Amino acid sequence: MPSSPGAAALVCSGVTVTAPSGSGELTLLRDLDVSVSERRAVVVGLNGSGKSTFLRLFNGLVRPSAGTVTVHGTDVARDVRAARRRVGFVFTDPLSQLVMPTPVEDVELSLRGAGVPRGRRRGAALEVLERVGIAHRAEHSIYDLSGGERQLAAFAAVLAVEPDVLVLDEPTTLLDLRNRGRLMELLEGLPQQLLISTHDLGLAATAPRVLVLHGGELVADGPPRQVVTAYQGWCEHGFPQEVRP
Ligand SMILES: Nc1ncnc2c1ncn2[C@@H]1O[C@H](COP(=O)(O)OP(=O)(O)OP(=O)(O)O)[C@@H](O)[C@H]1O
Repeated sequence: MPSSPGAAALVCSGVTVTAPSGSGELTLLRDLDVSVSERRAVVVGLNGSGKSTFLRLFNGLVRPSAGTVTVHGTDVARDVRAARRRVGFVFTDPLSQLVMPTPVEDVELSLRGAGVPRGRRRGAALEVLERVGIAHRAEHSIYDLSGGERQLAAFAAVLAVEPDVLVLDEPTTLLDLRNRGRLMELLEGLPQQLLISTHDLGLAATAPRVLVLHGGELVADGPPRQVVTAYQGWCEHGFPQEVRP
């Protein structure tokens, strides 16, 4: 499908997300208006600030109660399958994503879903596992892998199908310094648009744009030099914004 002008963006317009809570409802995201066209953007925020909820809007795992979400021109609510073909989503917890007994089989399953012929799947799967640095664990049980190895395997399974956009929820959480460095280098070289949530401010500093969520609201948005420094101060001394309950 040809892209419309300016369509290479992840856009939330007037997005509010609520969830039932007891007899009332909880607001998880409030009045978000944001358009991300940068090749790399990072979302930071305290635990429970709404980062995962925000990321999940872009593959339709979270539905807004108000507003619209579009991915490169595709309205996620109208055509969630098309949105999911464009957006590869890597979860924080790899076990919620890996479904096959071994990494190579999991990547092969992704390739099958993308229509890659059977005879080409194993070679392509091993190649992508090599790229993320866990080819040596390709045929081991997922349950024998370390947390970091599982995180890389889950990433490989998403990367293998070459989506236009990669949404990564806390991708360095389980990684040692060597694998963190390797992953950051790999991310740097990818042609895809990347939207990443993280508590890793070193990773945040590598993106041209950083968004800060607090209490489900966007409270800062800009280049990392300004935003990361402000965020660190707020974490220490308190956020300036009075967030509504
Ligand atoms: N379906 C739901 N029902 C009720 N509350 C929810 C639901 N999903 C998320 N929440 C709450 O919304 C808030 C935001 O959750 P979210 O997972 O987006 O935070 P986060 O910024 O990703 O946090 P963390 O850094 O801890 O991963 C949390 O308080 C969470 O408990």
